[in-house]
Amino acid sequence: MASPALSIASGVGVRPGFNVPSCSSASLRSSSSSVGQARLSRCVWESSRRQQKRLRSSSGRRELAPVLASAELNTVPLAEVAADSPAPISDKRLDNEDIKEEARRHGRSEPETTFSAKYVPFTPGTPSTEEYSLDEVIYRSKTGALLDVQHDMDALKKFDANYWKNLFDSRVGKTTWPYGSGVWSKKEWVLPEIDNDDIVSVFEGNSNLFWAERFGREVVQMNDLWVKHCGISHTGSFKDLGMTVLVSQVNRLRRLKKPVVGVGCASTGDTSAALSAYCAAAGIPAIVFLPANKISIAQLVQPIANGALVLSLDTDFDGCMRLIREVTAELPIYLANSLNSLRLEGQKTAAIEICQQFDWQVPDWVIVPGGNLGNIYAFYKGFNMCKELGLIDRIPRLVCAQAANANPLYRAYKDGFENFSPITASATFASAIQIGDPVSIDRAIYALQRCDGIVEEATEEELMDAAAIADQTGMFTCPHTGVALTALMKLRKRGVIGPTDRTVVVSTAHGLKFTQSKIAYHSKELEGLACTYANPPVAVRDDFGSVMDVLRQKLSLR
Ligand SMILES: Cc1ncc(COP(=O)(O)O)c(C=O)c1O
Ligand SMILES: N[C@@H](CCOP(=O)(O)O)C(=O)O
Repeated sequence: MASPALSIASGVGVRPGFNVPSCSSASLRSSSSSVGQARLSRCVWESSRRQQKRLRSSSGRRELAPVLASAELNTVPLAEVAADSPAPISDKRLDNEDIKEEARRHGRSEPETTFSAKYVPFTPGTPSTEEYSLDEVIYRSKTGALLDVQHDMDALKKFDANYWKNLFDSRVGKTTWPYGSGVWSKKEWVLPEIDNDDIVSVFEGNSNLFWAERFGREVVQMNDLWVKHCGISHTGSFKDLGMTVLVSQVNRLRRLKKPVVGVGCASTGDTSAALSAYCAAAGIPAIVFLPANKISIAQLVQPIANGALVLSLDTDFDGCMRLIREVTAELPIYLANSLNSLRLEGQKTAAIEICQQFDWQVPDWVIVPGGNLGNIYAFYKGFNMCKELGLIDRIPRLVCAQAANANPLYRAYKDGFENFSPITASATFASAIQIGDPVSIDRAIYALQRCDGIVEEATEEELMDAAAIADQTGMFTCPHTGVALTALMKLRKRGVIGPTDRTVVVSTAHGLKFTQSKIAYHSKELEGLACTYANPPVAVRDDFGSVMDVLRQKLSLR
């Protein structure tokens, strides 16, 4: 098999002249539909705040905004809202005013902050009194355990489930700073204490959750299959969700004059792209450690274009990770990998968003491709927070899908999670999850054990075929999504996932980041792979007869 490792110099996998768009003989019906993005009127948030205020003054307790049904909230005319309404304000942005200033003037961007969060050691079952402010630069506990961001759940519980649902729903589809972001629309659950002015956001999140009708019906015989497309995002992967949180906190630390000269990460291509973009947006130096020739060209060019300092290292991701940890222990460079639990606070909003998009109904299964294993824990955390705060009544079963060439979690799962041994991951077309020593192994095992989760694996042939099949139903999937789809196909075949189970496959990156391997697949250039679903372009002579011959043959016309 040709190595999936792609080198900018050699252009491996790129066939010159392969530039004719492929076409399918069948015309495909669009199979996507967006769901559940309720749009409430502009006055919802403002009126619910006023109602809270009234309630507080009458009962003395800051409790439980009288949550009206969305329809009722929708109909509260501004003129009829409380007598304590401020003087009318212009809805239009004033000359020389930016959207942060506009949000401040409207006075509705900042709920009164009674919420807080701190770092605690991630040591489930072993209580600890150790805790740290989020303004400290710290990644591990005294004993070397990972950290977790712990929210003041008692404060959040003072507001009932309907309050949170209505608040989150009211922010979807707006541009009010910073709530136009799918991450910051959940600010109270993410980084409640950060000043809105410190937030670095490109209004990430709110990614589409679409019904994979044809793949569901024809490939896995399911009628309720959905794809959460976290790869339709600013830098083309789910990493934007976590990076907006991390870089915002760095922005705050620098404003507080903490010694942070830049932000660094090791990466298989997506973390580096997100870090570079958010740092560039904020004017903060970014330093990225990349394993040479092991990421796609599209991923490599992203930090280069965003002006990051790119170090191409002659090692694999795990080697880059070891180095960045050593470097960030020596230099005032802030660590941006998911070892840093701030990242997971942003990533968990994808789980909250899924519940929201299903009008707070819980799917039965959520399938997530796993590498460094922060994301599987982030999904668990998001669902669990919704459950603890009463927005949902159960959490879905999670499936973590790994490439067979990089499957340390799968091996541990097969061993009943009794033992975990890091491995040296082999090359895989799912290059962003070519990780043998995942940082968040403890978090992942905890999450999977708590939700009766499953781990599956996909061979190179399986993941590339699954991606190709999905593409032929109208998607354009990355290989990691191919890994998740393979897990789905296997679990359906074994009858673990039922035909009517509501299932969400998380697509973690945009397929356009991985065109080299797709081109090689459709050219049947992958040694050792049958490339069963290849659809190469047909070279045809420039004359009417030749064109007609091909069409007759391919379309089975006489
Ligand atoms: C596209 C893509 N999918 C999946 C993953 C796996 O996420 P995690 O490392 O959080 O397990 C990564 C990164 O590792 C990725 O870049
Ligand atoms: N796929 C990741 C690997 C690093 O994961 P992280 O979530 O710990 O940053 C990447 O794109 O770099």
